[in-house]
Formats: sequence, C-alpha cells, structure tokens
Amino acid sequence: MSDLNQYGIPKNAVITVAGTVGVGKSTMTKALANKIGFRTSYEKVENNPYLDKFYYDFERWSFHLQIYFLAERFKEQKRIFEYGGGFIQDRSIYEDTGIFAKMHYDKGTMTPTDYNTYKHLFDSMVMTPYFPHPDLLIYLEGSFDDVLERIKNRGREMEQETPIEYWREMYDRYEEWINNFNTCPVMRININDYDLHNPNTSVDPILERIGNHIQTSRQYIKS
Ligand SMILES: Nc1ncnc2c1ncn2[C@@H]1O[C@H](COP(=O)(O)OP(=O)(O)O)[C@@H](O)[C@H]1O
Ligand SMILES: Nc1ncnc2c1ncn2[C@H]1C[C@H](O)[C@@H](COP(=O)(O)O)O1
Repeated sequence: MSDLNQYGIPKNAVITVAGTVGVGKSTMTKALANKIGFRTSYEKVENNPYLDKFYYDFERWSFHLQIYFLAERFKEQKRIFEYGGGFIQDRSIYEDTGIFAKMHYDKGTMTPTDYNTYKHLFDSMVMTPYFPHPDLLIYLEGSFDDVLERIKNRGREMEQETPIEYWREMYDRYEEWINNFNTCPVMRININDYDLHNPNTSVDPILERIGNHIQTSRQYIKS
C-alpha cells in the first residue's frame, strides 16, 4: 500500500496552519482534514480558563495564558506523535512565542522575568532535536481589513472589545515573523484565492500544492 495519498501527501504528514487571529485557520484545518481523512488538532478556545480574563487584563494574565497554551500544545504534540502523524493542526506552537509572548513582552504587558521564564521553558521543550517539527506550515495571509471583518463577523465577545490597534500590531508582527521563519517548510496561501464558504469551492488545488511542497522538502532533506 502506498504511503502517499492521491495528492502525493504522505499519510503520516503533520501539517500546521498558521496566521493571525481570524484569518481562517480553523476553517481551513477542518476543510483539509475532512477531504483527506486526517485527524485534527485545534487550539483550546472554549473552556480555556485564562483567555477571557486575559483580554480584560493583559498584565495580570499574559504569563498564565502562555503557560496554559504551551502545555496544551505540547500535549497535542504528544497525541500527534502517538498516532504516528496524519494530522492537520490549527495554529503552530511557534506563533505562541514568535508572536504572542514577544508582543506582550515588547508592549510591557508581560514582565521581563516572566518572559524569560517562558522563553526558557519554550526553548527547552520545543527548540530541541527531540521535538518533531511539522512537514509543512501553511501560512494564511490576507489584507488587514479582510481579517478585521472576519474577527467582527465571528463575534467572539472578548475580541470585539479589544482595540483595533491590538489586531493591527499583531498583523504587522505576523508579516515580519513569517518573512524570517525557517524552522520548517512554509507554503503561503492568500485568503482571496479560495472561498471555503462557497459550496462549489474545491480544496483539491490546495491539497495538490501541499503534496508537491512536502515531497520537494522531503527529497531536499534526504539529499
Ligand atoms: N474562506 C473563507 N471565506 C469567508 N469567510 C471565512 C473563510 N474562512 C473563514 N471564514 C470566517 O472567518 C471567521 C474566522 O475564521 P476562523 O477559521 O475561525 O479563523 P481563525 O481560526 O484563523 O481564527 C469565521 O467567522 C469564519 O467563518
Ligand atoms: N499564545 C497565545 N497568546 C495569547 N492569545 C492567544 C494565543 N494563542 C491564541 N490566542 C488567542 C487569540 C484568539 O483570541 C484565540 C484563538 O485564536 P484563533 O487565531 O482565533 O484561532 O486565542
């Protein structure tokens, strides 16, 4: 039996979907996984004991929230490993430190001591040879106005009450972050190039691109 599916995607692949809040990661994760029968790994938003509190008091809760997300994502990583891959993951672990923790530290809503403690923990858990990196990071990108519109339409209360400047800062940081990211292969998708809310939209072209990307990078690693 071939270990590649019809799109040339290895059945044990781990694909992570990255991008700013509201850009469409969860929607994309679900659509891709449904089509190829992969398992999904979503980030914990509902029943997250810190997320609401965090939005109303960054200083007080930013460290707690980062530790919580780190533990959750690491637990998910273990689950993915135990299944032997075949997963689409909603948001990468790299965004926690590269975007969120750093932004709150830079803005003074996470103390230097807390940031250093978090960073040390993150580096010793994640940035080691023992931590398997994804085969591909799909980066979703679009205009700031489109992203903001999606945040508004989705309507999560705490996000509605957060000032636009917060989303703008995050958006700009994402652009800078992805331009310098090299921990695993990256494939960019512009959100204007597909519409998953249209029932006639097929994800086949995206899956074909993913297959090509992963095979090219696996060959590169082998050679
Ligand atoms: N391709 C798309 N076209 C139109 N709206 C979309 C699309 N993908 C997602 N959305 C909408 O945008 C909002 C945010 O999407 P979501 O997948 O929750 O984003 P994220 O996981 O990146 O925060 C949701 O209301 C969702 O229904
Ligand atoms: N690491 C994080 N720090 C702070 N906030 C975070 C982190 N990871 C996710 N979030 C927030 C942002 C959103 O309000 C929700 C869910 O993210 P989404 O991009 O909508 O999937 O959690």
